[in-house]
Amino acid sequence: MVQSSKKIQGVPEPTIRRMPSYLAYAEGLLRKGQQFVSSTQIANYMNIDPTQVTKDLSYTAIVGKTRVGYEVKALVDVLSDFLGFTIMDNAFLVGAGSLGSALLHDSGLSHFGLNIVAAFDVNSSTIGKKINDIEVFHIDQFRDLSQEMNVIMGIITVPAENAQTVADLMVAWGIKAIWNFTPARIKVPEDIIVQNTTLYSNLAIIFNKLHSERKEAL
Ligand SMILES: NC(=O)c1ccc[n+]([C@@H]2O[C@H](COP(=O)([O-])OP(=O)(O)OC[C@H]3O[C@@H](n4cnc5c(N)ncnc54)[C@H](O)[C@@H]3O)[C@@H](O)[C@H]2O)c1
Repeated sequence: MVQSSKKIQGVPEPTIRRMPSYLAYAEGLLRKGQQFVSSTQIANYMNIDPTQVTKDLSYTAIVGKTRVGYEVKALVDVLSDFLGFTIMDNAFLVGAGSLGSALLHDSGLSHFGLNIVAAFDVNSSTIGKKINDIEVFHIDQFRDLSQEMNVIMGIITVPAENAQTVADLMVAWGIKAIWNFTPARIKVPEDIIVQNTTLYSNLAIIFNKLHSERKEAL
């Protein structure tokens, strides 16, 4: 990931957000046996302007061919490499409850280059169990295991009030990037990458659009 994140420095975030969709689309075409894809085809799929597609892809090493477009196989390889999906990064997950267990079951994460190697909890009924073959340890073992395993990413799925304590622990034991699923806003040193993710803000946007459409229809 270190190598890849260096490569994607300076690329606008909206571009990075679109890249996994470009990749998923190209992978689908590859499975269907399509050899080339034009920026217009990609743009139609994405519902954006073709010039935006060309601009986004110009940040990668892919070069389109006149009239035929991009070679699909090359596009898959270049995008996978660009996004760092070809490099597996090890992660620890803290909080093996409802959401944590769902993430531990998600095989899609490893497809995208994230390998959760251990989970941690404080609940004695969970500790010692395996969820999707991933062992759940007591949080007190975080320190020893982080020194043993080459882990650079931490996933936080504990109740919001415990998020900062967990983040502090992660930073103290060498975690470089934190994926925070709690609604808490954690404070970490500047060199630590934090990504906050919440389904609920997306839901709020859906409701907002839905309700404003309803109002317009009245
Ligand atoms: N981002 C999202 O879209 C989204 C969706 C659902 C839930 N959440 C958030 O995810 C978090 C977990 O939600 P849940 O429904 O899975 O809760 P949960 O109660 O099912 O799971 C929380 C787990 O964390 C463990 N835990 C508590 N303190 C801990 C600590 N200090 N160290 C290690 N483990 C600890 C608990 O024992 C429990 O197993 C909450 O903050 C919730 O708001 C976010």
